[in-house]
Amino acid sequence: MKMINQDTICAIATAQGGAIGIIRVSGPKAIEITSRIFIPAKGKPLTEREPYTLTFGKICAKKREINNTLSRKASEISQGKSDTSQKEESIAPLVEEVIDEVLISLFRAPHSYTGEDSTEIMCHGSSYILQQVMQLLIYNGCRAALPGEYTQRAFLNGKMDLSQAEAVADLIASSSAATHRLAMSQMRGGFSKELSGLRNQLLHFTSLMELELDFSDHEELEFANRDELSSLATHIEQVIARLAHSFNVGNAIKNGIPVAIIGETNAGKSTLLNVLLNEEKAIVSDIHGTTRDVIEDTINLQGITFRFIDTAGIRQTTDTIESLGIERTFQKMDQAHVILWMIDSTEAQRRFEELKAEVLPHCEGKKVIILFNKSDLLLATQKEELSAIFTDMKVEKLFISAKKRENITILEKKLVQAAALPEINQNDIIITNVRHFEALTRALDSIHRVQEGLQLGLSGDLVSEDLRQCIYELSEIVAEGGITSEETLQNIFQNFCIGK
Ligand SMILES: Nc1nc2c(c(=O)[nH]1)N(C=O)[C@@H](CNc1ccc(C(=O)N[C@@H](CCC(=O)O)C(=O)O)cc1)CN2
Ligand SMILES: Nc1nc2c(ncn2[C@@H]2O[C@H](COP(=O)(O)OP(=O)(O)OP(=O)(O)O)[C@@H](O)[C@H]2O)c(=O)[nH]1
Repeated sequence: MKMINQDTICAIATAQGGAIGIIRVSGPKAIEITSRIFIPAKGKPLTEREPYTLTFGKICAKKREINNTLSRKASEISQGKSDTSQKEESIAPLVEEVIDEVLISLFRAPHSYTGEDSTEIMCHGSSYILQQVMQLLIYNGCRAALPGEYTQRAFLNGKMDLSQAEAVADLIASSSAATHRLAMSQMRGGFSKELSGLRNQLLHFTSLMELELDFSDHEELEFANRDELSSLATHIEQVIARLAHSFNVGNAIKNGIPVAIIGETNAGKSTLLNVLLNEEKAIVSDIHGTTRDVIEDTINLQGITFRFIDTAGIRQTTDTIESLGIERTFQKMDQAHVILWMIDSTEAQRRFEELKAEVLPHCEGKKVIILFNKSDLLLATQKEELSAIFTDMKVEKLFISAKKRENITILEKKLVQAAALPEINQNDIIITNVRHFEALTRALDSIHRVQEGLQLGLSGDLVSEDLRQCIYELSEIVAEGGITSEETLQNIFQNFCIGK
């Protein structure tokens, strides 16, 4: 364990603006340091209290003493003659100032979120008060926590594995029922259990194969039954493939179902995006080719997040920047699950066959909705004519007016239907994390090589190498307490908020 964990850390754990603010303190001296700045209303000092209790009292600063001492310390440090043995006794008189009346909760190691001694100071939510309490704690020996440091400690102290720690961040960020459910299930360890199960089975086999190596002068000796190993590898491959595949759904839930809005220039794509997002995000103009790059944003419809992608209008162009944009339009279409194909109703027949040839190849396997926009400019008979022309296109069609907000609610309903995300049950295990997806993809590669190796009758040491690789990849995901590289940990925890 690194020395850094010997520090006692503190942080404001609540957002600004609430009535109550909470400061979390964790580490070996958490209770002692908190006790130094706290006077209970009655009864024993904090240090003598039972865990899982709340104590009412006041946070006091010895005001003048601290100000003097702090400025003296600061000037000493700047002059390079800081002497910590010199105590505040030399400064007088002591004036006690009540910073706030608070409640303090107490946890004793290992029974806390971090697994360390911890306290939580619940004060009034003024940022001045919170800052004063933080200063007092730091003056008395705490260090301000880094982002994610509490959860990192929980991980290092074996309270959770890495995938659970990552789920904590997802849980805090969750903004819909679906993202919440996924994060919750991951935090509660369903995913970890499944992976650890697989990993243990693989470990069992590698150890048998490695045992064979110890007896390599007896060539015929096989502790690890090849048929059993082969069927285990097949099973594991299926499980890993299923998990990796679930990323498709998981990613759509977490980051939004990608919906590309495509069509010719000036069809009204940006207008529609603004209407759907209820804001002026994309530039609307009657100049063709206004949207040259791709704009993305998300909305929540009936608990489903959609990620809208406004694309550059498709047309023949000699402008290099614009043709790059159009190329990206096709790329974005390929990533999308749903395609909203916008057609300017007043010009629908113009160039349509050409467009079809360009667009249709990118629509395969996707939900496509054709939107006849600017329908406010059409007569009823013209609508009928249009519908007739497009009858051979076996996709959903809808007349809308983006500008007049006509039929937008129906479009939203159609989007929800098109989302067609599978119902997620409590016990379903779905990957939402790119890091996990990548590790699983690599694990899948190595388990393929194991199967190949077995089929080719390769020697135990070669097969065992690929088995080890697969185990390593699975371990990277759950990574119980400390076997993960410093870099991976840094990447994960630095994205947390402070106080978590
Ligand atoms: N005030 C407050 N609210 C909070 C947290 C917190 O730390 N403080 N949490 C944190 O982010 C979450 C709750 N998480 C927690 C997880 C474990 C323990 C804990 O004391 N665990 C002990 C006892 C378990 C038991 O009794 O079964 C343990 O693990 O040994 C506390 C909080 C959400 N709400
Ligand atoms: N009458 C009418 N005009 C519309 C409607 N929707 C969009 N427009 C107008 O059509 C013009 C083009 O709209 P945009 O949203 O910029 O079109 P776009 O498809 O994003 O165009 P590019 O950026 O060139 O690809 C603007 O003048 C809009 O006001 C509609 O439903 N009815």
